[in-house]
Amino acid sequence: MSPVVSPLGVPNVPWCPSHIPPAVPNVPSEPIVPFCPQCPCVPCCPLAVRAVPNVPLPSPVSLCCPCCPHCPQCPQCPHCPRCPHCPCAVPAVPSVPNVPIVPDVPIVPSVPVLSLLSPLSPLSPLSPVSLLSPMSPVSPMSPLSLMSPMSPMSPVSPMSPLSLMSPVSPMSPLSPMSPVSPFVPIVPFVPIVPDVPRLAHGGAIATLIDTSLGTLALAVAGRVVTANLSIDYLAPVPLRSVLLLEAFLQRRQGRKLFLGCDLWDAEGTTLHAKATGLFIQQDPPKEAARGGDSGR
Ligand SMILES: CCCCCCCCCC(=O)SCCNC(=O)CCNC(=O)[C@H](O)C(C)(C)COP(=O)(O)OP(=O)(O)OC[C@H]1O[C@@H](n2cnc3c(N)ncnc32)[C@H](O)[C@@H]1OP(=O)(O)O
Repeated sequence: MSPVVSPLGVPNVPWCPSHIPPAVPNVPSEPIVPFCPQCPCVPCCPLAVRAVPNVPLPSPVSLCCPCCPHCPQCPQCPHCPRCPHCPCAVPAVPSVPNVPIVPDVPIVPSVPVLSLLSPLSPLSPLSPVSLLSPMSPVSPMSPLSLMSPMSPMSPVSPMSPLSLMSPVSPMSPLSPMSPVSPFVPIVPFVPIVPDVPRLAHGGAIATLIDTSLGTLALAVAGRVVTANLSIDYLAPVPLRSVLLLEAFLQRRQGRKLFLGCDLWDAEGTTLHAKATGLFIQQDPPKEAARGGDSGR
């Protein structure tokens, strides 16, 4: 995947509908916005810097996520569609095509249903993985619920399918290939294996799993990064499959969170994959968290 270069000149910076960067020459002037650099929803954002109390963040970064424990600047969140707990999360990004409006998503303790869409499917609005706040009442030991807020079904239904696909056309000016793309393409659902063109790519499944486990780790511990991910692919996943993904916290050891998940078909009869992941908590600072941990 080609690195995305932001108007801030920082490579590999993902974008989200949360910020409005300054205009850049030769770049369309849509209100394209990068991921919130403080938001725990984006633990791997390379712009992420820990906020120091009473020290303003560098311009042009402005924060918009009220559920971010590090945001000192923005008590209101009029634009951030990634925050599931924002009471006013009604994003207004009208001039960016296909930018979804993601409403607040209640957390229902249930297994998620994930839909792997074919690249031949009509483009649909992005349905990002439901973001869970660290403040949410999710039991660390309970299965993680992932629901699509964009589902045509009830937004609170645990059976809502979750779409994982790029929200923009490859030919559009907001293509993932564009240097000003507001989105990082999450999963390239292209049939790259000629003889089995209708099967989901293992890397796409890994992304699905990493994101799901990361979301659970996020709900438990705030900002995290993946340190290790191990996947057993047990049965092929056809494109357009509806899947059940059940994620669970196995144990927590200091900054380390050991998680696991099972990826089933919709009926829960075929186990497509099993995975374990190690996530490292980024907050509090690791210096403060040292001691008490023991081994890997
Ligand atoms: C839609 C919203 C979705 C939200 C969820 C998205 C989730 C996606 C998350 C990602 O994909 S993040 C991107 C992929 N991951 C990375 O880029 C991480 C790159 N690696 C690092 O940044 C560092 O190596 C890392 C933070 C993982 C560890 O560095 P640190 O300096 O912070 O920790 P340190 O090296 O002191 O290790 C902390 C503990 O973890 C252990 N550890 C670290 N890496 C390990 C490893 N690979 N395997 C086993 N143990 C590991 C390490 O031994 C140690 O154990 P102890 O405290 O018991 O001594």
